[in-house]
Amino acid sequence: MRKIYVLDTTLRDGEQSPGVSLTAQEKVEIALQLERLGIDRIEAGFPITSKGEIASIQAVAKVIKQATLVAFSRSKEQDIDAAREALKGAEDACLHIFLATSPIHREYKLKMSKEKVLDTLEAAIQYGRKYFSKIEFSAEDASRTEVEFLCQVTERAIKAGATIVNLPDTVGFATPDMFGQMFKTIRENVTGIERIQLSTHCHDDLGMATANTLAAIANGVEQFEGTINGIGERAGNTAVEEVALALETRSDVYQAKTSMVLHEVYQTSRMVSKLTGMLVPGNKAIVGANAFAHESGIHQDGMLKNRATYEIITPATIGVTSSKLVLGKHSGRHAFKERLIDMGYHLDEEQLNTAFAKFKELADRKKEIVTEDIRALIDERAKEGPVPFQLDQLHISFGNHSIPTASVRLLTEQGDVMEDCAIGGGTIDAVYRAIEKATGFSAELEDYQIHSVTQGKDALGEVHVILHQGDMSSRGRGVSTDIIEASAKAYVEAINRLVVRQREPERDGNISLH
Ligand SMILES: CC(=O)SCCNC(=O)CCNC(=O)[C@H](O)C(C)(C)COP(=O)(O)OP(=O)(O)OC[C@H]1O[C@@H](n2cnc3c(N)ncnc32)[C@H](O)[C@@H]1OP(=O)(O)O
Ligand SMILES: CC(C)C(=O)C(=O)O
Repeated sequence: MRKIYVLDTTLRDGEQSPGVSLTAQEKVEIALQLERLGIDRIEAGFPITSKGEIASIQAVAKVIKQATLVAFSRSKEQDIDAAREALKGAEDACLHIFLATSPIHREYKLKMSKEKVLDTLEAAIQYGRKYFSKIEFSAEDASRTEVEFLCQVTERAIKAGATIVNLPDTVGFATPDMFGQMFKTIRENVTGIERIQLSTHCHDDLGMATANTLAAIANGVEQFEGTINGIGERAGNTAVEEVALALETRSDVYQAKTSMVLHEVYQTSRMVSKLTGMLVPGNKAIVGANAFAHESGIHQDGMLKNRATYEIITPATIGVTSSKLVLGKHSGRHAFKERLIDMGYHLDEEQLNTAFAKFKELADRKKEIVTEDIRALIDERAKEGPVPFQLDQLHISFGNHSIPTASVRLLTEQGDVMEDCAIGGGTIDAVYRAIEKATGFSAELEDYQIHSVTQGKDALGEVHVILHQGDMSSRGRGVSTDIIEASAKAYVEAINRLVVRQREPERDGNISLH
């Protein structure tokens, strides 16, 4: 397997993400994690940016022992001097000089002719070589540069003393075929190419950064550059973790590998997200929250039978404990049953079918069903059976300038319909009054408690009530994604218990709480 070097530029190009600015301490923390991740070269910053940037790189230089520390620099002596200052304490240092080479950058940004570009990069590299044995030269906007000129640029950089030549796709314009071909041409036409390492650095403007990086690797580059989670200027850089895992998973195609400690990938991603404030989208490859989560019944069934049906990487590879079978609207019986067994429930086929139907009903109203939701569902199901009253329909009307009104429709054991409506001091008061009128049963509400079973706006609400009537009292519990419905269910359940006790006083006793 060919070794591919990784230059991580989270602390430089990653920090160029709009709104991101890392303190020295944060840079140190991330750099140490990058070292644990087995990154070969850590680009810690762009020293000429500010005094604070130099101090941050110096702080990183003090702690980094294994990786090569890289500092970025324009083709200017003042930038190189700032880089010298920043890297003076580094165990192993590399100066990274860049200059744009494409027609548009030459004409409008740099206002330099081709000759001037060649002379400028040569002078800068020669100046850098006085202080650094390792020099990377980047031809900014290489993918939009005339390929013959890019050959001249690369050759001049090698002659001047560069040890790595990086050809970036600065604005994410390249396509994989075109980009691969560019490296092939460079390898075949540049004198002295065997003396240096070729590198690539891609941006994700068209979502092709990883594909372009892999095309470059397939065409012989020895180093790729990227950032953790793909953060960076505009749409970001190549995500280091994506390329590393692509090489690992498709070694049959690329025959190349990084030295990255892959089980540190997830931890690194979390840290970078936390410290930069750049959230990782749920569907992000490798490190997104859904990368190892399965919600669809057919996929879950496949996973339970053989995980390779729907996973090409094991979560443990990147340091995630396990895959997740998320229960939701699209889930099927296999996954539901598996979760019940994990929770210690053993239902027969009929019970499972009833519980599954309830689960689907809930899933229509709630995005993700968690263990506590299922427990609430099963406990609810356990108390089903013929009851004196069953809540069938509930309507409420509420406005901050109107009187709360509720109407309810209940079904009796015999199938009779009992309907009524009421107003109240609040919505729940109105609902409870309507239930009392419909059932003809009135009791004193001694206690009312509500809490959320799970987290989030769509969480199940659980209501507990205690009712008193004469010397009898009873409890009721109701669960629903809607707290008014949960409240009504709890009230009806408590009334049912009172009714049953009144019918069978000798069995239930008069004053016990259930
Ligand atoms: C592809 C990349 O990611 S490039 C890196 C981008 N990152 C950053 O720019 C972040 C840090 N930058 C900064 O703090 C500032 O831009 C500094 C300190 C570098 C320069 O600031 P200023 O001196 O105020 O210049 P400003 O940023 O406005 O303009 C850039 C100048 O550098 C020149 N320049 C751009 N690239 C290079 C280069 N590789 N080599 C030499 N000169 C360059 C531009 O032509 C322009 O020169 P001009 O002033 O003669 O027109
Ligand atoms: C100059 C290189 C390294 C770069 O940051 C880019 O092209 O985006």
